[in-house]
Amino acid sequence: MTDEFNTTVYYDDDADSTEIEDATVAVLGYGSQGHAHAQNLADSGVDVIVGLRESSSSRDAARADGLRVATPTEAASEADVVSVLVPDTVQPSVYADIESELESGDTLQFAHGFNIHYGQIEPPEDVDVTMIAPKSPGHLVRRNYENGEGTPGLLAVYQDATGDAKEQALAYAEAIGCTRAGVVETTFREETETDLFGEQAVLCGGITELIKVGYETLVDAGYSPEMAYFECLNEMKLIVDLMYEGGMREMWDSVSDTAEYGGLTQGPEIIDEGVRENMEQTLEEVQNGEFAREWITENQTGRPVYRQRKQADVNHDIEDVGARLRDLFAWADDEQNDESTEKVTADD
Ligand SMILES: NC(=O)C1=CN([C@@H]2O[C@H](COP(=O)(O)OP(=O)(O)OC[C@H]3O[C@@H](n4cnc5c(N)ncnc54)[C@H](OP(=O)(O)O)[C@@H]3O)[C@@H](O)[C@H]2O)C=CC1
Ligand SMILES: CC[C@](O)(C(C)=O)C(=O)O
Ligand SMILES: [Mg+2]
Ligand SMILES: [Mg+2]
Repeated sequence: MTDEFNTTVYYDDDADSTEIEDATVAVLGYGSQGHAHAQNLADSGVDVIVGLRESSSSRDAARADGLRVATPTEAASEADVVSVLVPDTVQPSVYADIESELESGDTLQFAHGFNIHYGQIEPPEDVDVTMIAPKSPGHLVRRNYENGEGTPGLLAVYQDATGDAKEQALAYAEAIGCTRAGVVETTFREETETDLFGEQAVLCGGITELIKVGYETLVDAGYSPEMAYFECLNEMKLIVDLMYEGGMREMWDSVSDTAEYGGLTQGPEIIDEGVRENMEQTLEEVQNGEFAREWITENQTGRPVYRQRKQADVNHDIEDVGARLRDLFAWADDEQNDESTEKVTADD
């Protein structure tokens, strides 16, 4: 369906499940996205084989979930569709192992365009190369599916060797639950660049810095860490929930007019033109490949910056305060109550 913005959004009715029902899908990796795609595909009646290295700690989990497990090479050899759901940095070496197993007319399927867009994987011309990228962490892709709900996703076709790539990708999207919510068509380039920018500047990098700096400002001024935690982190979810449901308008309608006035006047003072320029710089480094080169080199040299930054982030005071408070309060579910307040390392 094409709406007034000329965006094509596909729903269940647009997908033809027969496009995938006779296929065997190899899901390489059983992490955040892999476990969700594999189980959703299997529950939708698709023949799934999970590809994991012999030493993989995920093998037991996949088997416990009732799935067949083989090595990536064996799985790819049996499959018509190979869904590459190991970490982006690992994909080129896993691909090198499975490339010879790809037959003419097979499909190479991704959930993010990094390795295709930045030329780290160059598939043969006679296979379809598609992407179904859920716009969500993998655990919610599974949870939503089980609850009968959907997860919005993006569809892109990089290479259509069979003439049927888009139809099969739509059937894959339906089988993992994305067309229940809506699937938007895009390109590998657009998905890769917007996804990297979004997670760096707003969703993961931007929000954690905003929370930490807000928390530190209050604590440094003598307020209690508990107050600072509630104000800057806990309530963030509740405010974002309102925006998720009804946009900024619904959030502004729900908060006090004092909050509205203060937010509308102080927000642009804090997220100022300097921040906009920083965001533009971040986007440029994504677009010109500088970030991709940096991340590839970081992995080739043992991730020194990653380890140091993650260690500092997960051991920030706000993490201890939050773990203690989530233990104490009634809204916390059992999973949250189980969490440890011990210091963790960057490898956790
Ligand atoms: N995380 C998310 O929610 C999202 C991810 N994506 C994309 O999905 C793809 C998968 O990401 P994500 O789910 O986060 O990945 P994960 O980090 O969760 O993948 C972990 C899985 O990959 C396996 N693995 C790790 N290293 C290797 C290796 N060297 N060889 C073979 N298998 C290995 C692990 O098994 P083992 O036990 O062997 O280590 C494990 O099963 C990426 O392209 C990502 O950008 C897209 C949207 C959201
Ligand atoms: C926001 C991070 C993400 O892009 C995602 C869950 O969509 C990722 O790469 O994990
Ligand atoms: Mg991403
Ligand atoms: Mg994303």
